[in-house]
Amino acid sequence: MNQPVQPKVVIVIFGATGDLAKRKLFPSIYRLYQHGKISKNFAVVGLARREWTDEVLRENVAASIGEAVSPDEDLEEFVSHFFYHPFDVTDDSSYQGLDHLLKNLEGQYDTEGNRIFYLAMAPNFFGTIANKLKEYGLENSDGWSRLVIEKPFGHNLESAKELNNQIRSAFNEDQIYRIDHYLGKQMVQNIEVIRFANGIFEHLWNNRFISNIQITSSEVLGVEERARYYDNSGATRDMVQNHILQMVALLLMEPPIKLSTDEIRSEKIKVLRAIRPLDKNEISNSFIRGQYGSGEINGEAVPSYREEAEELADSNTETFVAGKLLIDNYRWAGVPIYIRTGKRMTGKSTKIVIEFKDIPMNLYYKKDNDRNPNLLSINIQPNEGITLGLNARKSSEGALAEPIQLAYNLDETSGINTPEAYERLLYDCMIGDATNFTHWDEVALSWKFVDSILGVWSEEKADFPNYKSGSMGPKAADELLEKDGFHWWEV
Ligand SMILES: NC(=O)C1=CN([C@@H]2O[C@H](COP(=O)(O)OP(=O)(O)OC[C@H]3O[C@@H](n4cnc5c(N)ncnc54)[C@H](OP(=O)(O)O)[C@@H]3O)[C@@H](O)[C@H]2O)C=CC1
Ligand SMILES: O=C1O[C@H](COP(=O)(O)O)[C@@H](O)[C@H](O)[C@H]1O
Repeated sequence: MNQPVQPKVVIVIFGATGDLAKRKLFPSIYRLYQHGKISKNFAVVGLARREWTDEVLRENVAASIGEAVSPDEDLEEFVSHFFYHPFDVTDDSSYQGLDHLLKNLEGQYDTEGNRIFYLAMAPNFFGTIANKLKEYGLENSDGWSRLVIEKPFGHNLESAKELNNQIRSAFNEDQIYRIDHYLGKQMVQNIEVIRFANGIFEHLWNNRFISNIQITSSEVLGVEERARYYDNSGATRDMVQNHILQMVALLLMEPPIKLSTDEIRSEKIKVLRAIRPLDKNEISNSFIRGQYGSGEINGEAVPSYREEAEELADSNTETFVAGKLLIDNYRWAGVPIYIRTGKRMTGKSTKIVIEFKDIPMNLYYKKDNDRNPNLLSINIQPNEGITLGLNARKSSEGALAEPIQLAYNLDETSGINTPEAYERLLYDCMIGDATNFTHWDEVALSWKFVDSILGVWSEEKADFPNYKSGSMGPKAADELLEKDGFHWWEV
């Protein structure tokens, strides 16, 4: 087997004392190290205001990766690559000290001046940090330097543009890696492979053979500790603007002429441009918002959204959204793309179901309305894999067809939102592959569409709560498909 490229790099984490660093970034760097995807020539610099020392950071790093370590592994060597630097991103003197530290580490670890600046901090700091990095010449090293930006990228199109302008005045587009962690998921990356490596799917991948596509991302958790962020965001900004529209783009794009970052992005952008804009009336008919009330999940009583925190008592924020998208291009004209996502639903699952059109007359159905259309399910999580729903005769008695499934499950016990996605994305960033990061044009087009819906909703207070915790959302989300003669497939 070929040895993976082992980049030499200093990774600078802004917000190293925070939740994301602890839960995702440290474990991911460790896995890269374990898997031989990072050379010994690396260092990680953790920045935040807290008065930690190198030792405290190293203890935290070791604690965060606890379970991933096998007993015979030497964690000491790994954590010795981590350095802490107390830092206030709003204070100019911090940046001067950082330059000095980076130069020392570059000498010590021979990292050839390659730098990743990972902004694991509240988004209101992104612009300031990018500009200060430029002002103090920190992005101008002997090697390459790249900026990784977490979500949310803006609150709407206008603020996203403003943020983008700030960042672009310091970094070029090809130095900017906007994270969408869904693009690091194994089965999201597999969408292209399933489509473009299989004639039996790609030849049928159009409005002649597909009746509708459904994308569901349901969560059991509520807002947990993130009430302040979430209430200012809602399900549409939190999940649709980024993860769901990215999956839509990958599912519907034309085959790129080659598998390069630019060609793939260019095809994704065309899909986002082809989403039919909706007027106020159409939005009311084809987008449903919801907010969870109290209910029961796994036998336990759970409170309503408005009861989760004091500041949510009168909230009009949607914790659920379902909608119908229409794509105005030759391949997809007339095929509804249904999306839905929400918190406190029945189960945790992200699944794409492609429903194929029926044959003109099925000799094997019991009754006229007893349809078992062929379904291709792409199971993003959990149980990553694909299933293909066909009809066959199961027993030798009778001539009727019954639904059967061909299933392929990836042997990945990764669970949900695990470091694997971040591990892949960090590695891609280190090797300079931006394919699985979002380009500004994709961000802008997604905001434009989402803004049109949120604009209409902001004019009217909703009648919330309108779905029970532990359910699959408001009834209106089911009616949305029923009007078209479809129903949501189980996820
Ligand atoms: N947590 C998660 O699972 C996810 C997070 N994200 C995004 O990642 C980013 C970080 O989130 P998260 O880790 O949860 O946030 P936290 O609030 O847990 O961490 C924020 C970090 O910023 C540091 N900080 C705050 N102010 C300053 C300052 N003036 N100067 C230097 N450091 C500062 C804090 O450290 P200190 O107080 O010591 O200064 C802390 O390390 C956000 O953009 C979030 O939206 C995205 C997806 C998932
Ligand atoms: O970006 C986000 O995603 C998570 C869901 O991610 P998953 O990998 O667990 O499916 C969501 O809970 C969170 O609100 C949102 O900010």
